[in-house]
Amino acid sequence: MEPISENKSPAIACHNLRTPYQSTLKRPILNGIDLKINHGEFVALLGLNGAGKSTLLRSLVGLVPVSQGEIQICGTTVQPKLVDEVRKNVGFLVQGGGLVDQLSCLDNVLCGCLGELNTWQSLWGFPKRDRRVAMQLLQKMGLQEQIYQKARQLSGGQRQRVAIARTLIQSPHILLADEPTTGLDVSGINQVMTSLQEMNRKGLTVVVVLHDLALAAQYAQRAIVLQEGQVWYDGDCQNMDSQFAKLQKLSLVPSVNAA
Ligand SMILES: Nc1ncnc2c1ncn2[C@@H]1O[C@H](COP(=O)(O)OP(=O)(O)OP(=O)(O)O)[C@@H](O)[C@H]1O
Repeated sequence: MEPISENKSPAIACHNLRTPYQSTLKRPILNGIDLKINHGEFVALLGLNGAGKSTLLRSLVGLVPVSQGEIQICGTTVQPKLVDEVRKNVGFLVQGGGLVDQLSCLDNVLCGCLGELNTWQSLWGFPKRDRRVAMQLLQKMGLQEQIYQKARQLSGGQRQRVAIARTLIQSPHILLADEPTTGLDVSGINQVMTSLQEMNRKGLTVVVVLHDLALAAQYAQRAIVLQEGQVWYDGDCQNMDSQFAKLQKLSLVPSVNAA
């Protein structure tokens, strides 16, 4: 993989991105998204319920069909035959983390490289190198005491940090995190956001869906706000309360842009 410093392309670039027409919404879910995110940025993806945040993240890794426009990840266009290459650059933290409760933290993290195993490795287990990397990641996440503990025994914040470690085991350049703080208490939220911040300081590009505006202002350098499948605001995270007050008023007015 090309080192980030030598990669001149943005981490993420979308041009006029549209998903297929959705009859229930009377428009495409994503309705003409243009955005560029550079390597090393920490971006909060915000918006009211149903704005299209999760759909956008999923489209970036080829999980949602696109009817128009283009997505590039580290310079590679997202298309079916290149999707595996694209996914090597991207770690995707899904809502809820998606851990297997019966497995240990270590095995859950190792699940992040299941797709990379050859037949021989599938028969004989994960290579020692992968186990070592998984342990190091858990240590970085402050979970050295929990390495062999079953996932079901963890707190919410600990679970999310295991899920982050699992997404990082393939050394992605970009981490997409969909509402990683939902359902966590203050301590769990801080643990998760601080872990993301530390990884970002080491060069990881982070795009995180949040509903908490104060949290976005505290951790992110940039906010992208979606509304009805379009980028409604793209800028710094200051004064997001007043931006959202405007957005809420707007959302009470029937859309004239429905297409
Ligand atoms: N597979 C699907 N089929 C039909 N409609 C869908 C599908 N996935 C999402 N939608 C609709 O698309 C819109 C955007 O959904 P999405 O989950 O991307 O929004 P969101 O901004 O992440 O919302 P939330 O903040 O509630 O998680 C919603 O109206 C949703 O009902």
